[in-house]
Amino acid sequence: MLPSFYGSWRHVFKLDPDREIDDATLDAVCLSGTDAILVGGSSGVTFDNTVDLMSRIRRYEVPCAFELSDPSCGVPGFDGYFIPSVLNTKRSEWLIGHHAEAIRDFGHLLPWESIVGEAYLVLNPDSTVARLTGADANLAADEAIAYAQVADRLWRMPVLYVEYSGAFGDMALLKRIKQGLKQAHLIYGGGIDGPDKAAQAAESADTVVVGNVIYDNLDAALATVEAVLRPAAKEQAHVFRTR
Ligand SMILES: CC(C)=CCC/C(C)=C/CC/C(C)=C/CC/C(C)=C/CC/C(C)=C/CC/C(C)=C/CC/C(C)=C/COP(=O)(O)OP(=O)(O)O
Ligand SMILES: O=P(O)(O)OC[C@@H](O)CO
Ligand SMILES: [Mg+2]
Repeated sequence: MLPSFYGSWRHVFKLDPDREIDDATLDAVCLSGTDAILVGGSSGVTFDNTVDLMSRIRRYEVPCAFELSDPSCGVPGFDGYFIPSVLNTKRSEWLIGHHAEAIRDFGHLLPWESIVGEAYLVLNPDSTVARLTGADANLAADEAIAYAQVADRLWRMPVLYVEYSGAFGDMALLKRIKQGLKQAHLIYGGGIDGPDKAAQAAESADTVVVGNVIYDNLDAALATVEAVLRPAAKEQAHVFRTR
């Protein structure tokens, strides 16, 4: 199998083209040591605001991928593209319908080598993405695990994204989902508001995504990088403090 552009990413910041970010904040995020910037949002993403944000991020060396939520926003120039399909939606257009239409209309133009399908398991019923896609987010643990295994074992999707956008998720469930995967790369996002939650998510997820806290508390957001990438450093600091 070819190496993926995202396989080594442990920590990622997600920036929303629909939200303002000043130059100083963007500078801190892009120079934070994170593995990558993921551009995406579930509403208000346009071709123009995506180009704007991408060209600002491109001043830095950090890898930058785009998570598409609207087929009309196919902006070239990213290192990679994630295409979400919502596993637990009741509306099939968010699982496969929009995708088939987009591929019918311009599949011949797409840079397939840098496009990755992403199975989305939406677990916060109050999130924008749950409302937008009509996701049945109130799942029992065994149902959530079964959805994950359909994506991983049956469909062999390369990426499973456990999405709690806006709320910190059930880490015991995340661990059980991880244990039940055969091959998919596990991404976790939702409600990480500082280093402790980031470290907890990183115990099970291959990649931890930090989003909204960037806009609410930049210092807390920046502290998540170290917590995920260098958890040993935190433990050592604790040992020194307790000596
Ligand atoms: C020429 C060129 C380079 C083109 C590249 C473009 C490309 C790769 C096209 C591929 C064609 C294709 C197959 C397109 C698929 C069509 C598509 C976009 C389908 C819909 C995807 C989908 C299920 C969207 C639903 C929303 C969703 C899952 C969004 C993901 C991001 C997300 C959840 C962000 C969090 O949202 P946020 O707004 O931050 O939430 P909060 O309010 O809670 O914070
Ligand atoms: O914004 P937060 O709650 O950190 O969630 C991150 C990401 O999973 C959103 O798609
Ligand atoms: Mg958001």
